[in-house]
Amino acid sequence: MNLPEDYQNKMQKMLGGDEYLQYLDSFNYSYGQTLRVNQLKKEPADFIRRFLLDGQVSWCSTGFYYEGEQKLSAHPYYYAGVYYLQEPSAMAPAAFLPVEPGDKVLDLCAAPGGKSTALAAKLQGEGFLLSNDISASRCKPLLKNMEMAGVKNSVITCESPEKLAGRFAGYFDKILVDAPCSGEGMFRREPSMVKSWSPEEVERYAKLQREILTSAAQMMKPGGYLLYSTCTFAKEEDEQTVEYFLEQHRDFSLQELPLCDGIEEGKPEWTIRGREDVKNCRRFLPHKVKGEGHFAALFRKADGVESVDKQCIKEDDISKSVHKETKDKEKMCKDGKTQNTSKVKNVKIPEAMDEFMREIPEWEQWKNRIIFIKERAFLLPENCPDFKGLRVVRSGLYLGDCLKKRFEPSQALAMALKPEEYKRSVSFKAEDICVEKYLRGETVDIEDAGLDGWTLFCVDEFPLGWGKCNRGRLKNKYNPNWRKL
Ligand SMILES: C[S@@+](CC[C@H](N)C(=O)[O-])C[C@H]1O[C@@H](n2cnc3c(N)ncnc32)[C@H](O)[C@@H]1O
Repeated sequence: MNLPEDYQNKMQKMLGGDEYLQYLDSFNYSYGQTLRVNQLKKEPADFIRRFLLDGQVSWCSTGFYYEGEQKLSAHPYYYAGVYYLQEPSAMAPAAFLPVEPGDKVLDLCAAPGGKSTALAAKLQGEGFLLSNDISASRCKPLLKNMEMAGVKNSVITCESPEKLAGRFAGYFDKILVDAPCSGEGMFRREPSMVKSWSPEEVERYAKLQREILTSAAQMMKPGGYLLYSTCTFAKEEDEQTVEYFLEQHRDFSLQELPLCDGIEEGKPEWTIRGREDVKNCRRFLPHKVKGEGHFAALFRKADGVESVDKQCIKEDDISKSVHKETKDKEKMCKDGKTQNTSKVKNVKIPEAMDEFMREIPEWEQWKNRIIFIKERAFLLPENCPDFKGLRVVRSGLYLGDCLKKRFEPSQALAMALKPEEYKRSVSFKAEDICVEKYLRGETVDIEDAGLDGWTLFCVDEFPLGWGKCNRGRLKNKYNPNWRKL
């Protein structure tokens, strides 16, 4: 690995001679593949039995090392959103943020969604998750990952943190800032990141992180928790950004994070004023843990007078509110802006949609949270705030399209359902050729000629998407953009 000279000198000074050699040696080995089981779909215990996993990631109860030959990104379970492939240290921030079902959660720098999918799993469908990223192009994989994971209660925006702060003052119970950074901790896995490193970039990121954290603090409820993380070793972006934040925000204090299996405390000597409390932060170094480089700090905002929640709109108002949403992900502008489309129509559920949705047990409870953007129907999260004037990529769960006299259910709806939640489903074993054919977009022959109409196609009882059955043949309705090539 060709590391920049300035970087080498800096790391040598920070770590000391012996440890620096251990760090360099870490470029010669890897810990294998890792995945995080999606608890919206499966309990880890069942999953471990099915796959021979090689041990738990000690700081994340749903994370596992895996040493098998099988390529996990090609397995049908991957397409079913049963797990997310994630580097072990990157599992820590969402694991460390104490999210409870029912919380209002913000993931401010969310794309491509590694941590948002984990936060959504912790919410278990209760509460509200706002996943935001400033980059329109990166919001595309974010949307896909959230849909694959079967998340029902999230809104995705493509906004600047300052703009969100202007709208959501004191609103969120829990906030994650997984900040843009110089990426030193990823040099082993993504050597291309080495090329863009420079001392100036480290300074630039430190400044940006402080700005983002300032906006995050404005959106924090009293008594709420804010988790800050980076994948860099740079003290300017880690301990010193934490130090700056604490000096600017006296109502926030650092909380102690778990210390296990090689994770290290933050270093007071790497702050400008020798702050002892940064010991509560955690450093992940690749020569000490089975993972890449990461840094995490958990802040708590002091209890105080609860700010008035002006953002919440009454359920009755939802149908009247104007939501802006990209018509579809392809319609995002190349310059990073999202195109906003039409106004929400008054909610009158078309008969064809009602007939289809009546098969889903929760439909009656969902009915008063439906919005339409042109022909597209969405289920808003409960107590969803108003996003008027913001660039919304996705408002809740995309249910499907109301076309002339028919309803076409969406891929996202299939991913959010359990097979027992829809009256017609077929399930094949992961090894069955029908699964491969389905994922490639082909028609599939099914034995049950009695099934006619929309059918949920599943692998081992995990939905993969829709098909339309007619006399023993299942016409493929899998999202063409998701097909296995
Ligand atoms: C480390 S990545 C986030 C990874 C993500 N949390 C995950 O786990 O998949 C940092 C993200 O911050 C976004 N970003 C950069 N500048 C930003 C800003 N000013 N506000 C919000 N997000 C920003 C980048 O587009 C990038 O997606």
